[in-house]
Amino acid sequence: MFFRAGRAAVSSFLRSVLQSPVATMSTGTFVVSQPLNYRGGTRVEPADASGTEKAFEPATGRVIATFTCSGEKEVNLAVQNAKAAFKIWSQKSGMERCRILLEAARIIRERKDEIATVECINNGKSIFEARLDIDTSWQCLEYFAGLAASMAGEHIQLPGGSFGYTRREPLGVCVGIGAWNYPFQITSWKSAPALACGNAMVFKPSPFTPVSALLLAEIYTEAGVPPGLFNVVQGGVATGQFLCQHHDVAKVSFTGSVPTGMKIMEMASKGVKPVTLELGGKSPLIIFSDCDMNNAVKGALMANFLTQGQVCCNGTRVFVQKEILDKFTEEVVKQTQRIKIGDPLLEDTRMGPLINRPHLERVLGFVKVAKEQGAKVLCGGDTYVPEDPKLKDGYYMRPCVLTNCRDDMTCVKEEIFGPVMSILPFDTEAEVLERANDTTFGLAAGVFTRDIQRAHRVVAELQAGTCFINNYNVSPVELPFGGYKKSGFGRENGRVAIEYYSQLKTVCVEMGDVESAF
Ligand SMILES: NC(=O)C1=CN([C@@H]2O[C@H](COP(=O)(O)OP(=O)(O)OC[C@H]3O[C@@H](n4cnc5c(N)ncnc54)[C@H](O)[C@@H]3O)[C@@H](O)[C@H]2O)C=CC1
Ligand SMILES: NCCCC(=O)O
Repeated sequence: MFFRAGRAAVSSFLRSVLQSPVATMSTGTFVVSQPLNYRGGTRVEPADASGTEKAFEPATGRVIATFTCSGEKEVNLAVQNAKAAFKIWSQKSGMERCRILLEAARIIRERKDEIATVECINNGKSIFEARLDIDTSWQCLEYFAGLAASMAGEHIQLPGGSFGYTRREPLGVCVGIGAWNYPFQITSWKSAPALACGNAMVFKPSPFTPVSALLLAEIYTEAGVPPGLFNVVQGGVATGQFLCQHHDVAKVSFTGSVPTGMKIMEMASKGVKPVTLELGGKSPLIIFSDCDMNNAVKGALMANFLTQGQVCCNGTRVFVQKEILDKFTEEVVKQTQRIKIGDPLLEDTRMGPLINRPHLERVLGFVKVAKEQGAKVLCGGDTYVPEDPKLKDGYYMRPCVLTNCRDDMTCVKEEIFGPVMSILPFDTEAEVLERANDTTFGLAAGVFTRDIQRAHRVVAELQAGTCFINNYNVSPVELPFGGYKKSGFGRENGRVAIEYYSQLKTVCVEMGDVESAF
């Protein structure tokens, strides 16, 4: 899974925005001056505005782009473009759509380093991780390309030679609204199944990470989708609202926080539009005393510190059985302290900066409250200033391990969305299950044990949409991903995602005469 791509080809988009070739690019050099909206197969300035936003390079605190948020007119133009392209795309056979999506996947693979570099600069995650995100993106396109060709209805025999059949049909213009933590991956995970099913899409990235969705838009065009099939509108709340309320939008797929998810559901309900909601979490990771200690420690780090802890499915409530608490804690702290923090573009960095200053302060605030409520900081939880002077205004913090935690503490109840792990001791399986499920969230959960019966018994009881046994935070695109409870509904990835981007038509065929009741 962890492999390094060769030197990437540089797209026309990057050629125009980069001051140096991507292969030699360093932190502190990237500036975007091109329009960041994409409509009708090309980059455009929005037709009207709903304010402006600045995007930052979290590693340095530099502004990399100032852009116009799309107003109602621009949103309408994007939707109308999508509607026109839908007419062409939805008439293509599954095999034709498959071929184009496979070509897009190939281009992503070819440009992996270039895309990962942009993602790393705009989001702050390490280049090592960004490359993995790009892998799960092209894999998603490949996966749904395969399904496009095999999508089918069924034939049902009825009495007297009559019969019925079902057709799996696209929905129309789908809207994707994304969060900032996996910008390119989220764009791919929403658009690939949507396009595979024959839909068009208008995508709105988070205003914090506006750049990489444009790369995907360009790639789709280069691969051969009709102009207007995949459009990008930039903006924040207002732009998102225009999209959700638009009468020509058939579906909204949203990734973000619970409060925003609730608002989106409310807006969509006015038009009786289906929604997919991928929301927040506060997931439990349960470490039993019979675990493989090495793997459990690695799993706990994977569950807490990828992307600076800004991962919705993170297992931040780490329940450890008392017999191994001291040994586990000692090893987790040792390995956490070894995580290399710094310039995300350097090959050996494993933790970059958080997304922005307010978010960094919010996360540090959670650590402060945890201390006030009686938690003990075993490592980290404070700001970090890398030696390189160009990084002095970046948003870095040291990854934090908290102990002496109780279930009623704020750090254990609320989603922190930063590199903060809370360790909670437990005695029995029944006790830990009750505590693990005592949350309004239900996105993910994990269990480490060598006892195979216990592993399956425990995951069967966990109230979470995605459960990991003896691993954490791996994202194979063949597996459905999504939440229980307030973590949302609908699924991304896996075969089932098709059902969230299509509708079933039943056709009833009479082969005899009408037997009328009148
Ligand atoms: N379940 C999942 O797959 C994931 C969930 N998340 C969750 O997302 C949150 C962090 O992401 P943020 O970007 O801060 O979330 P957010 O909810 O503030 O924003 C997400 C997106 O919604 C847009 N938006 C905000 N208000 C809107 C409105 N009223 N109408 C329409 N669009 C609106 C934003 O501009 C952004 O594009 C965390 O809670 C995290 O757990 C993040 C990634 C994945
Ligand atoms: N690859 C992890 C997906 C979870 C998230 O978007 O936060």
